[in-house]
Amino acid sequence: MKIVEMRIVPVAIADPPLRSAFGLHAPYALRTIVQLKTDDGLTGLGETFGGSIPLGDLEAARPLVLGQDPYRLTRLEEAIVGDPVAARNADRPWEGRLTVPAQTFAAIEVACYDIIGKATGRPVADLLGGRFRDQVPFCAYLFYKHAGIGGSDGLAHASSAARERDDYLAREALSPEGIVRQAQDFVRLFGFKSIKLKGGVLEPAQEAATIHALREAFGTDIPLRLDPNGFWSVKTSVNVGHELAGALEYLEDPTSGKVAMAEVARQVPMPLATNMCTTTWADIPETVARGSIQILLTDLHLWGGLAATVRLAHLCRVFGWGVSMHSNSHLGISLMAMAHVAAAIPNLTYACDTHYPWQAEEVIAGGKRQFTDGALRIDDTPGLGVELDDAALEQLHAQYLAAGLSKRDDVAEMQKIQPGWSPVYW
Ligand SMILES: O=C([O-])C(=O)C[C@H](O)[C@@H](O)C(=O)[O-]
Ligand SMILES: [Mg+2]
Repeated sequence: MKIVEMRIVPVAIADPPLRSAFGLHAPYALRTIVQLKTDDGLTGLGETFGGSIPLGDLEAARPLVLGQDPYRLTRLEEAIVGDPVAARNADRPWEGRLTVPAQTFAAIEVACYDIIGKATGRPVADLLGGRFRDQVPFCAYLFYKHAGIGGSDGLAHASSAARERDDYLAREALSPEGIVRQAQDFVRLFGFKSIKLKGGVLEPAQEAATIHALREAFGTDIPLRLDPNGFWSVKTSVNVGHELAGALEYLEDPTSGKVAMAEVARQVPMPLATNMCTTTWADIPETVARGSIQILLTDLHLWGGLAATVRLAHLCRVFGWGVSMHSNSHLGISLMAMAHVAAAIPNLTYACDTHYPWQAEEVIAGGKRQFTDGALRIDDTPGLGVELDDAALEQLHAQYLAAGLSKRDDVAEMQKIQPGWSPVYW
């Protein structure tokens, strides 16, 4: 079998005004859709980060992909990524052309697995060692947010579309009460059984108060996590860690870097998790040596694909780390890729993150996938189990062209509503 066509389509999806320590989400989140076609007439789908860098990298990888056998993924990975630890300085054919080789390969690898699944009649999870679970648990991913639903309605608090709805997607949530209400919607609508709060937005004491309010509202049945994206000092992290003793299943990236994380890890009562201080294979030896974390958030888009994520989860087991999963704003192709790999990881110790409920738009046929009891079911459908809705793809591509965004810039978005704003380190 040979790959004979590679289509790379940038899209923009409506994204509500969500806050993080980095600033404010733009009215549109950017993604890139990859479609590979084979000489057997099969099509495989992949999805990755959006904007000009992934687009340029995928374009640069095209000659390495066309004509290749989608089963021969090791060869393709060697061609695109090479040795992931040495690759940083290695003299490789793509040197200077690919900014993020592992991310580039990941999008292509997912599409190849989709093809292989369709060719063999097996779901992708069964190609990754086999389904360990049929139901993949996801968590409610809460954000402090402004009123508004994103897209062409942007931050228009009074837009008719935003006014018509009174749910988590439209409502403001900038207080403990607002977040509890948002959480109640998530739990009622999707059945999630654990909750993550994106922090680093309000004063740390207010974020701790929000966690206490969630604990009050949901009791101890629903585990909680807090993630200020590394924007707290060691001192603040330790103080908040003590304040929230017994209230969190883990504290995610309270502070920045392996050294500071290790200092915090030694002093707080809960385990620390990261998707920031350890993001490449080359980061692992130092993370282990310092004892910076107890839980790693995997991310197939970042770490080099589905098979790499299975390898990473195995490594977590070797080092005694728990396994969780990171997310960014995404569509249904990524959702299913995340679910398939999570289904094949026996030591998935925590429900996966997902931004999916925040994106009202979809690119897959049949519309948005539904969570049941907070989980996605992996059935016997071959491949990822999703097909493109061609009209939706065209519309989201037209939206990309109209939005005029080439990268995510949360600081610039924040400055539109608060001139002069810059990130705050607490
Ligand atoms: O766990 C995380 O750090 C994230 O999910 C990163 C994301 O970029 C999140 O902060 C966001 O969407 O603003
Ligand atoms: Mg995080």
